[in-house]
Amino acid sequence: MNIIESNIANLPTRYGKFKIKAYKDGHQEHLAIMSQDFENLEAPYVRIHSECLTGDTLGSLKCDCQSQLDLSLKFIAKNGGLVIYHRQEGRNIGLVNKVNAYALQDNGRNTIEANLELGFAEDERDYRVVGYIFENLKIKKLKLITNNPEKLKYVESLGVEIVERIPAIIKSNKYNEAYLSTKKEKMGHLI
Ligand SMILES: Nc1nc2c(ncn2[C@@H]2O[C@H](COP(=O)(O)OP(=O)(O)OP(=O)(O)O)[C@@H](O)[C@H]2O)c(=O)[nH]1
Ligand SMILES: [Zn+2]
Repeated sequence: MNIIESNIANLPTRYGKFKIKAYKDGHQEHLAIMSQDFENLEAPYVRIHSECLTGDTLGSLKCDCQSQLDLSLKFIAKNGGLVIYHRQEGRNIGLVNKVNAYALQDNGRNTIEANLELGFAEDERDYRVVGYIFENLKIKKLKLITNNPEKLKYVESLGVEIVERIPAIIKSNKYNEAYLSTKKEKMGHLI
């Protein structure tokens, strides 16, 4: 992989003080957001957050992304660890396609059906840059915050030890009930 790395910089936030490092992989740029004590942790808490502009930035109620990001940043600020902001918008189909998928969902499709109808797999994400970041930050053991079995499988495939899995469960609302039940029933998420 041909990755361009930034230096490490301080980022004070409303959650607490973090250190950040950016990684550029082709046209995608990702961010490692570390707690102050990150370097001293043997098995840090880690959250791999998948970018969702509509959720993370606009507070969309169609998904659980903003609540999960909020929960993760609070948790990592308090307990130590790393949030990787993995910029593969819309499970890596990009924003234009995700909005087209939302338009199909307005007409009754679920998230999987909408992706398939647009000619994509149900999930197009690829986590290789996450593996690169783990190696770069010397992570050999971690506690993973996720409900997604694909993320667990990927981390295991790297030979990184998952000491513990911490669920990231968010209370549903009337707009994201179907999205969350598709994740649980059809995508095997541990919700
Ligand atoms: N294609 C598509 N992507 C979506 C849709 N809703 C949310 N996303 C994207 O899905 C990603 C979030 O992934 P999810 O599979 O919901 O959950 P996850 O983060 O992998 O799983 P957890 O670690 O358990 O939270 C973000 O990149 C969102 O932009 C949708 O309807 N269609
Ligand atoms: Zn979202």
